[in-house]
Amino acid sequence: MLAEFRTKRETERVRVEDKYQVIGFISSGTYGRVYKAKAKKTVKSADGEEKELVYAIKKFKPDKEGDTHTYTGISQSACREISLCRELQHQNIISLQEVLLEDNSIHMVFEYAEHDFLQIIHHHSQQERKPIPEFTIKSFLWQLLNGVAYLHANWVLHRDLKPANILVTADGVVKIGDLGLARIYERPLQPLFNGDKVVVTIWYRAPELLLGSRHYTKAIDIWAVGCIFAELLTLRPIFKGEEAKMDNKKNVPFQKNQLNKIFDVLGKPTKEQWATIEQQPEYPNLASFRSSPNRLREFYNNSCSSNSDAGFALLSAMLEYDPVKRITAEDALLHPYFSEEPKPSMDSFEGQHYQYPLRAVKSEDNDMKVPPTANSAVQGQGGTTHGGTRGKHGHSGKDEGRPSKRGRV
Ligand SMILES: Nc1ncnc2c1ncn2[C@@H]1O[C@H](COP(=O)(O)OP(=O)(O)OP(=O)(O)O)[C@@H](O)[C@H]1O
Repeated sequence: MLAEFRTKRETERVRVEDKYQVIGFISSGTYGRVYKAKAKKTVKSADGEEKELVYAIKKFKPDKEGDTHTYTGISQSACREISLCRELQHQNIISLQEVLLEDNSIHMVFEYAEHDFLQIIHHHSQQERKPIPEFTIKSFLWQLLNGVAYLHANWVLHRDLKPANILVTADGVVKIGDLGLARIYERPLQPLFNGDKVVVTIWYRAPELLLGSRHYTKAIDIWAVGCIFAELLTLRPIFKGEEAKMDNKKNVPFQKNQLNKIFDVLGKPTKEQWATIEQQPEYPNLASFRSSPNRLREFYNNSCSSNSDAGFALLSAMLEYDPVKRITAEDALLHPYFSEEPKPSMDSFEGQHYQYPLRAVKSEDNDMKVPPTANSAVQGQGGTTHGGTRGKHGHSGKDEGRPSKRGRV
């Protein structure tokens, strides 16, 4: 009876292949594999032309128990990402089209984004060897803040903002992606640390987290946005530290190297700058650091992308040591930098001639059912690449040498 019921339910359920044709494999992340796919049904555009709709399908890995894959239910990360993405609707947050369950795996179908900040930074540093135009940087930053302001207004913290997670459509619209680590928080601030690990990829991790703070606040996301702004300006991570790894006893290590990188640019923080610094759990460790001057202005002046004083003021406000004094996303959107020419736009590529490379897609790896092999997990190497409208050649999109949240302590 039950078997009959199941069979009927399963035949009624819409399968991924009924609606989508997989074009190829994009990337494997912490939680699964991402594929490019097109909808089997086309739509008619305003001028009556048939239009193909393209999506990114994230297939979550089944949970692993020992050496065998077993279905142990929906992972916490998938659950969080699904529930948040279903609720959140904003032009600067990647939109979730639908969720399908097939072969005991969750498939999240997202709108497709052709680029991301990391890929664009690589293109300018390696191919063009020219800074990103100020108009594009300003439009990227404004839209990123617009998305973050929306998340924060809805009591959601992203907790892993970094260039690879900030997607951009072929039309130049910024879409914050990867909400797998995002959390809803409540007021008054709850310590989200309990049973949870320290998050945020180390180069973008706020000083209060590095000094042992256990309270996640909106200010942590803003620090990361400040680091991303600096990276867009100079095409290099501003605080490129090395993460100290956890020892065998799982003691959380002190991140001396990362703090050193921050102090090299911003100077060692003082009590005048950060009133409650002495209350930070790792404060005693600061005694071993020498006092140093703030060199952010020099850093900014050398960036070549912008010579706007307002731009410098906004960067300083986002990289404020004291999280209480750090600018909010809402206030940052109203900052004079954005009312100065060039003004930001929702098409960050408007009027520019750059042809950014298209996201690399391995077309021979288009079977979602085949379990990943060591080879197929390598992203963007070899394989035919497919393109969209703006770019000219494929890009690996690889996060080479960059720390990931997997390395979090
Ligand atoms: N909507 C999308 N459009 C195009 N590509 C996407 C999209 N979403 C994700 N990708 C690609 O897939 C990669 C992995 O996606 P995502 O970051 O969501 O997964 P993850 O498992 O959390 O990975 P990671 O641990 O690297 O952050 C992204 O870096 C990007 O290259």
